[in-house]
Amino acid sequence: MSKAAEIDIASVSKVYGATTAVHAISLKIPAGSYCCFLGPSGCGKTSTLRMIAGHESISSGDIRLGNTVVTDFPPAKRGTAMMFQSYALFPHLDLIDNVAFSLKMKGVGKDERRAKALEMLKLMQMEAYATRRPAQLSGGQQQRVALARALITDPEALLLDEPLSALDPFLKIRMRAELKKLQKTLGITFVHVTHSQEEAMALADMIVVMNDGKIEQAAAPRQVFERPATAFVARFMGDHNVLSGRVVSAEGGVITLKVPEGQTFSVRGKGRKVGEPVDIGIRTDRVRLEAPAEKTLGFHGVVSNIEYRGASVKITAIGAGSDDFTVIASDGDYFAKPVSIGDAVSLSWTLEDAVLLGRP
Ligand SMILES: Nc1ncnc2c1ncn2[C@@H]1O[C@H](COP(=O)(O)OP(=O)(O)OP(=O)(O)O)[C@@H](O)[C@H]1O
Repeated sequence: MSKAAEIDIASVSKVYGATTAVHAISLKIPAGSYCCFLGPSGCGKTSTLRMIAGHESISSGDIRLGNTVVTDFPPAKRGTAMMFQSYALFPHLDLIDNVAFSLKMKGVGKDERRAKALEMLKLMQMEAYATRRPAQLSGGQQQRVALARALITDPEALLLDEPLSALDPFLKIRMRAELKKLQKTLGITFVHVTHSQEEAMALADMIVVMNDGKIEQAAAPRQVFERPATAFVARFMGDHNVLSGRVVSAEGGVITLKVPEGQTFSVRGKGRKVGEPVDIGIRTDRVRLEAPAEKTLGFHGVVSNIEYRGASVKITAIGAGSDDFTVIASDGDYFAKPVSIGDAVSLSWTLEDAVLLGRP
């Protein structure tokens, strides 16, 4: 089992009556990669996954799996398999029959399909439970069975809809590691829908951030984290502050903007004209609670909240048009010079810690 297919989504839309859930998105998911669709509730990620699976019709555009256009194929003919959030196991069947189910539908003989099911249960380290029913399993074990059932058809791509959401936080982290290992072992393409930034960062080779039926950014986790493409991505990933204003100068590869409150800030970048609206992102973990020294940027604010997180402390401040400008300080730095709610503080950062954000 090592065939993997590229998934090519070409200008695909999904319209439900008056709602356009997905707006002409285009994306290539490389063969053998782990791709996570990430975004807030209702952004269109499940609709996209279901269109790849064939469980939802495609309103316009095409989907190709490997060399085959699968747009009009039924799910079983696509070379994909889907694992549902609820696992959708049959309560009255034992694990072998649950896992063997799709082979039965294909008319595979009993001995052959049971042998293959046992092989899949072994892959998921569940062979000892083969004769149990789903209700006699823990959540994590049910998930392994659901995976075995999806993989029995030898898919070129495995599609996972919020696969970890039913698990408690501890098990979630363990199963997450197992999913990653499984993907590496099988070498097939995994497409995983999640609303958890942490889950996507931990698992994905490519994160696709969606908002309002469109793709805001599709890139490696580090790129999404360090170079968010838009203000939405920067805010959604939660590791950047966003400041918005208008360009007051753009020369020598440095753009300076003025926020409505009057402060000016600079960022490296090109291609913006004076007077244009602009957003910049500033890494929360790079902001210092110190008076701006030479070559740093910043503003004066008032501390509005402090959250202790163990290894770090999250401080929020009001200023420069932001109600929640966030600073993540290491516990050492914070406790060397603690602040209190209501304190006036200086917030500063360097040019390298700011990123120019695009507008969709
Ligand atoms: N069968 C349907 N009929 C009508 N509208 C639908 C249908 N399915 C989804 N929608 C709408 O399409 C939009 C996108 O839904 P979708 O389920 O793809 O989003 P999502 O990002 O997966 O959200 P969630 O994380 O809540 O599952 C939403 O506005 C939703 O209400």
